Amino acid sequence: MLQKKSQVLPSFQSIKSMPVDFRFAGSPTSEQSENVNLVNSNTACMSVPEKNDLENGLVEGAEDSVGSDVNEDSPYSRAAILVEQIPSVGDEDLDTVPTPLPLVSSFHRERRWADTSSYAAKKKLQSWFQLPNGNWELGKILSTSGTESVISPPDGKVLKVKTESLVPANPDILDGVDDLMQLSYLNEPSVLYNLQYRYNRDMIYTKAGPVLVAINPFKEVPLYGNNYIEAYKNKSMESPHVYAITDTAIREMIRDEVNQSIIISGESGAGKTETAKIAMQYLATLGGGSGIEYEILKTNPILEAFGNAKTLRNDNSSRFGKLIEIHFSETGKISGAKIQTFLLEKSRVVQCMEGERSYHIFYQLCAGASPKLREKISLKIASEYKYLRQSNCYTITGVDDAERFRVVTEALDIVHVSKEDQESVFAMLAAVLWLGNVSFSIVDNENHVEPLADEGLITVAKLIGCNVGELKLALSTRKMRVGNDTIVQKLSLSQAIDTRDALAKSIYSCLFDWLVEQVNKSLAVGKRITGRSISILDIYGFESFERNSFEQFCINYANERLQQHFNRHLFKLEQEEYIQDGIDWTKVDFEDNQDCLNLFEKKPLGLLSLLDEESTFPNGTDLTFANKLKQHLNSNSCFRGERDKAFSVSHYAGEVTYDTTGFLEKNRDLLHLDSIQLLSSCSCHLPQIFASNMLTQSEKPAVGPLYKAGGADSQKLSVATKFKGQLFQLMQRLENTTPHFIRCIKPNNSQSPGLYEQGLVLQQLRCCGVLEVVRISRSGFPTRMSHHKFARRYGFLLLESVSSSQDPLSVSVAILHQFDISPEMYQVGYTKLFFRTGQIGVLEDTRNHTLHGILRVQSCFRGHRARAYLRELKRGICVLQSFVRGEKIRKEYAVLQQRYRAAVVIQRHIKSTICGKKYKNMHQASIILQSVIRGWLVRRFSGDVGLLKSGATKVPIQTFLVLLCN
Ligand SMILES: Nc1ncnc2c1ncn2[C@@H]1O[C@H](COP(=O)(O)OP(=O)(O)OP(=O)(O)O)[C@@H](O)[C@H]1O
Repeated sequence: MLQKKSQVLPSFQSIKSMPVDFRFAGSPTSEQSENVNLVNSNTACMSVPEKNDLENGLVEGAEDSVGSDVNEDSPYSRAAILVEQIPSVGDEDLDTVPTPLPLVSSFHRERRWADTSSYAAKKKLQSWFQLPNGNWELGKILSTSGTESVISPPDGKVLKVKTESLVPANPDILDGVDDLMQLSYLNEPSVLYNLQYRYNRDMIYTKAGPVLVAINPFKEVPLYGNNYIEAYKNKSMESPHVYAITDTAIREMIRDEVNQSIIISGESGAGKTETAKIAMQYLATLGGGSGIEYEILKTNPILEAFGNAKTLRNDNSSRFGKLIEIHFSETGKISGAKIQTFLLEKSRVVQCMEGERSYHIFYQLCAGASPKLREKISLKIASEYKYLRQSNCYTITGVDDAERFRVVTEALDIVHVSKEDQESVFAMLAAVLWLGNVSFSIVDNENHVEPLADEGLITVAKLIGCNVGELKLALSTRKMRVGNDTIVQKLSLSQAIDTRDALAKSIYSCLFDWLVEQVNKSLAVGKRITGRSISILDIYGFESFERNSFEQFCINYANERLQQHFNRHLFKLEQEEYIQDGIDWTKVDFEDNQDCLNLFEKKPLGLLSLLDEESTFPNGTDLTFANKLKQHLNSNSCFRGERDKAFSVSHYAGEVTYDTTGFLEKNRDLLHLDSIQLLSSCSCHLPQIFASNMLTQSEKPAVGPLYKAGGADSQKLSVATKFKGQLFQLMQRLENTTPHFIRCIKPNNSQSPGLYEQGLVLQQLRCCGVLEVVRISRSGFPTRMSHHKFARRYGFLLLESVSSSQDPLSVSVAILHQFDISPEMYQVGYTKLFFRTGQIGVLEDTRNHTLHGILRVQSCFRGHRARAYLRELKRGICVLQSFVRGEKIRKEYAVLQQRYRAAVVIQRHIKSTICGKKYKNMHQASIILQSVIRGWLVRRFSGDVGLLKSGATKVPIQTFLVLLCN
């Protein structure tokens, strides 16, 4: 059973009182609930322990400090927190008090939820009481006498319970509130009931102060799609949603010019990956346009196929951590993205539990490959491969692997992985599967083995492009350097199987890394990084199984780091800021996990350092490692040595027992140099790339006796060290962003819709500190802004003009007065103003309305000015055009005039020539006529009558007529 660890003492430096509606609510201890007994005639009695710790949770005096000692070797070491560690008290109680629900001690619950139940009893309010199975039930108090009350649950029974074990319930009007902060009584049953009330109505999202709680519906809920996106974008819908959180992230990125992060956490199967996809969908819709968003969305099916698998807890469990950083241009459009992955669970490739599956892509390939591809990569059905056969599970209900394969290949096309590369990828997958079928036979008396040259071995050699003999040698021998000589050692069966499996795991993990690299290249092509980004972190949740191995060790360590990030942002940094700015505040206690982190990270005696040290010793074994831990860490309150090779760690989410079997081997993750050389000698390009990547990694410093002994192995950083480095980098990246937290909750373990298991939900709420966040948000001042920024942002709203010489503080105070913000709702610090939840919203709304008004006026004025200018311009253009046209016409007119004159001259000449000719003819004719007439006259009057009679006159008369006509 998991139990809570140390708690920082609640301490108060309260100058102001808590908000009027703030009450601590107490839960009864486990013993109380166990003692609920039905008595005859429908009456029950309930006994409670004598000790009442309720008061412990109420106001106490406190020191200024809020934090804990900070590990030098910490991602935050630059911003070391100079506060004292307050010793935890009550740890003894933690270990001794039995609990009906996992992961909790009554001590903690009492401290956290110390509501005064006597008030509820006196007023005969509805109250919660706990049933023997740990569930809470609502009942009406019928009567109270002394320390006992009679209560009636809805089923009509009558129960007698200890008055102090009752927990006040909220009035009906508060059923299903959007934000847990609105609850009058903030106690566990009320929170559980509120979440369940909403969950039953498909309202799976609820705010818990600044954190979004998402309960997995395990069914389609009508909350997504373009209409919803549009509604959240336009702010016409405000109920809690992933869209709303993502929208806030976008707005804050643009407004504050600060990168944002959306940190999604929760147990396996709680819905982290789905939530990340929903957030990405919103970002893609709002920031889309360039087409890159489509590529980003298409990375999901690829990563899921290669990095997700069916586990007992989740049919689509991510077996790696993922940070996707989406870059934005200045205009708020997506300009590119980068994916970083963490710690892929390699062991799943060669081994998985009954009922689980290996990575989806293997089954998808076997089910969906075309006959041509099958032939090319010698593919058979899934059940033919030992690696897939061992868990006896090939299909997932409701999932069509062949169809998924089609979707994956389509997505690979979209992210620009060429068809040839895709074929190489599939060949590598087939090679991994065939490697599992390679079997060995004993070849000598010393039980040395050699692989059988059967279909498996030959196909692997063909697929990776190497010689069968070389492959055989790499799987059955190991070269050792002794001084300057190299000796060849033959392998036993178990060594050979380990070598074969190590090769398969390495090929798969290199393939995964290579694919992520290709995807990143595609998402970054030609995209200028502007420096603004929103990162979405979807990382494996806290895991605690019956048998926990190295993978759980790393996963839980990562969660411990993330929890600290959560604590830092929602508790520590917040409270430190109050102290630094000298404001009145009410300190709220929270679970600090620094001790546990120290247990992991301290040098030289932390879990990771000791693991690395032992991994470098040639004679180190899992047992020597476990003994070393017990020897050095037994005094650590977060550590407990267990029998055999096991040890337990008290994580923030509870105690987990780890079995060290396989720790050293998994941490070393050695691939023999022979195998790397084999890959580099292959004719196919992918194995060559893998080998060169592995050799590059090996060049990183890793010193230790094992490596110095000439083991001829790849000398690389241990898995734990590499993972720690990745985590530190991640924390530093996240530290430079404004975080938005989404806590996913799994309502049941059977992945069934509509089933809400109170105990399971409560355990998760406690693990992730959601309820403390609500408390701190209610009692604290979550919104803050420097005086300078506040004055600059809202100063223009002041009705009276404030002289520019006035300092930002005076301007800020004037604004607060003008808007009549109640003094309880804010605090003025040395450098900043602190506001209670929702207060800044009023100012922000007024600012937005005013800005919209100003913009409207400005746009009207600008429109008016532009129109006037246009009119002026038009007039000018007309004048100019008339000048130009006039000039042009004048020029044309001059040409025409010249032509006209010329025509007149020509006409005159022609006409005069014609007339002259006519005149000349007439003149000649008239002379002839005259001469004829004159001749006739002369002849008539001179008496030549005879000539006249004989008709001699005919000729001259005719001539005369001809001349006349011409
Ligand atoms: N919002 C949702 N709407 C509908 N179904 C959901 C939703 N969130 C989760 N689910 C269902 O729950 C299943 C598990 O969710 P998911 O894979 O996101 O869990 P996880 O927290 O990422 O788990 P792991 O840590 O194992 O990867 C999904 O396959 C889906 O069926």
